Amino acid sequence: MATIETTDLTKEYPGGVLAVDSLDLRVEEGEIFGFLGPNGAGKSTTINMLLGYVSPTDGRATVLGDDVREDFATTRSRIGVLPDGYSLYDRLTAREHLEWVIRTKDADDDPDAILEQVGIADAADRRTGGFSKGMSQRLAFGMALVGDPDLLVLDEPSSGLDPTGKQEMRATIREIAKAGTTVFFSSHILPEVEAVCDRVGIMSDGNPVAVDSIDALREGLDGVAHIDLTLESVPDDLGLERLNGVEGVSIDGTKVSVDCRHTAVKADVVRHVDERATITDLVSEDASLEDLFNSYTGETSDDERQAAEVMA
Ligand SMILES: Nc1ncnc2c1ncn2[C@@H]1O[C@H](COP(=O)(O)OP(=O)(O)OP(=O)(O)O)[C@@H](O)[C@H]1O
Repeated sequence: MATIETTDLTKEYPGGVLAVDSLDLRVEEGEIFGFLGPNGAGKSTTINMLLGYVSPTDGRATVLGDDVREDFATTRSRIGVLPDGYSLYDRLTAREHLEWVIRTKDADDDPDAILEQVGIADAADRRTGGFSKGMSQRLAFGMALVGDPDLLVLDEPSSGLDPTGKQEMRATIREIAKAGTTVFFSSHILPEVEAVCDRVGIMSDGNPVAVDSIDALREGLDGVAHIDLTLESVPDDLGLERLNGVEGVSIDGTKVSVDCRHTAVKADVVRHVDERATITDLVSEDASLEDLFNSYTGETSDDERQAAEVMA
């Protein structure tokens, strides 16, 4: 059984804003699923529908086997949520926050074990009013873990975390997913998504424009692989332009840069050049999740934006 399944899921807000338009999505048990899209793409609306907070205007969504339009309270108690922009109670300590969630969820977790798991055990008895952003985020993550949820919904989970905190959170997420919890991970920090997610769904203007593993999305896009070769000397007729799947070749001194239609073409390029010249160095680059995101949503990367500003 899929943990999340939506069919034609649609939300139109009063005033005619079509926030989510016929979303079909299936997220399997134990999967770490990245949910991406530019501002206003419909991610929060989708998440709120999956949590039963916003009612769909059309279509259907089931979470953990239950319809989100039915009585959803029991199902919701099996979901751990780390919302974007949550707030803590300044006067309560970290342990008191966890005790409160444990009581609310009727769970039997040990608050100290959770504090240990999220790396703030030494701040257990401190009021959260003095917490740094990263400490607050760790605590909010810990609160989402209470009750060993079957589904974990994380909205910008690494916000405010230092590199160690990010790595620790990633490791915890992988561990939890391995034990069977499904993780629905929404973030604008694409390298984080790339590092942890099995598959991603990309939304644009309320529409799902791509749903697949990152590798499969790479394979599906044209012109996404790049390889730089340094040669002892470049032969007059290298002939790379004639190779199937090569989209562009530029030569600068002894460096040959090749744009390929897809990843597999890079091996052909290396074989072709190796038969005609001596390769002294090689740098291979696949499209990052950011490149894929930009292709699917029509967004411009920071680098491209800067280049355009310089040209203007
Ligand atoms: N309560 C609401 N009433 C009317 N329109 C809304 C409401 N909430 C969201 N919208 C609109 O629905 C669209 C999708 O918004 P949503 O918040 O779901 O996007 P998002 O992908 O989560 O964006 P962000 O990345 O900026 O958080 C936007 O056009 C937004 O203005």
